[in-house]
Amino acid sequence: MIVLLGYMGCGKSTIGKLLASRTGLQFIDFDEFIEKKEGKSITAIFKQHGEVYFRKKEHQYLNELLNSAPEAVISLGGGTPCFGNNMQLLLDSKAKVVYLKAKIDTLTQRLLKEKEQRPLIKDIPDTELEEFIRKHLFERNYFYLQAPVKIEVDTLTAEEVVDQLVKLN
Ligand SMILES: Nc1ncnc2c1ncn2[C@@H]1O[C@H](COP(=O)(O)OP(=O)(O)OP(=O)(O)O)[C@@H](O)[C@H]1O
Ligand SMILES: O=C(O)C1=C[C@@H](O)[C@@H](O)[C@H](O)C1
Ligand SMILES: [Mg+2]
Repeated sequence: MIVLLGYMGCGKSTIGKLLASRTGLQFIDFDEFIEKKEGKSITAIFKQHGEVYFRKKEHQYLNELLNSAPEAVISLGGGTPCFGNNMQLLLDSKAKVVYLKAKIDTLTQRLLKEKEQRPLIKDIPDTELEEFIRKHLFERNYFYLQAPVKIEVDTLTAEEVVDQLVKLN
């Protein structure tokens, strides 16, 4: 099992999908896994039940997924490692855990174009997004940096990131 983690927009979904098709492993996007289980979009879960409910479900489904231990590439949600004991669960599992590390500038450029489907940033004015990401990433890096493997993605194409991931084995 390979688990990709990192901030919103670092490329977890894009790279996870590519890596899965390159290796023949099943691809599981954890946000989509939660959406299927809950029968609604992440946006709808946040709107109807709030973030605390989402985090509880996210924790529950992470346990479920790790216990079923599929031979798969798993792209986590941006916040998954940062709540409860999720990061410890990941580190204690047999999964190869990889942080896709992107700079604030890279994340801001990408997320300015894709705020809508991301409930945590969709209401932040464009002019304030960079500052928000700076603070948020500072808090979250405490968790992300515990990943035993880190790949700096800023100057790499998605295919080049996959090249590095394939070499990990
Ligand atoms: N290495 C890369 N080079 C250029 N663009 C990239 C790269 N990786 C991803 N992207 C682009 O960045 C955007 C965000 O990528 P993606 O949706 O895969 O991020 P994510 O980490 O899954 O985000 P979230 O946590 O919000 O689900 C997409 O438009 C994607 O095409
Ligand atoms: O960074 C986050 O906390 C999130 C990222 C997305 O992948 C989703 O899991 C959700 O929008 C929360
Ligand atoms: Mg994603």
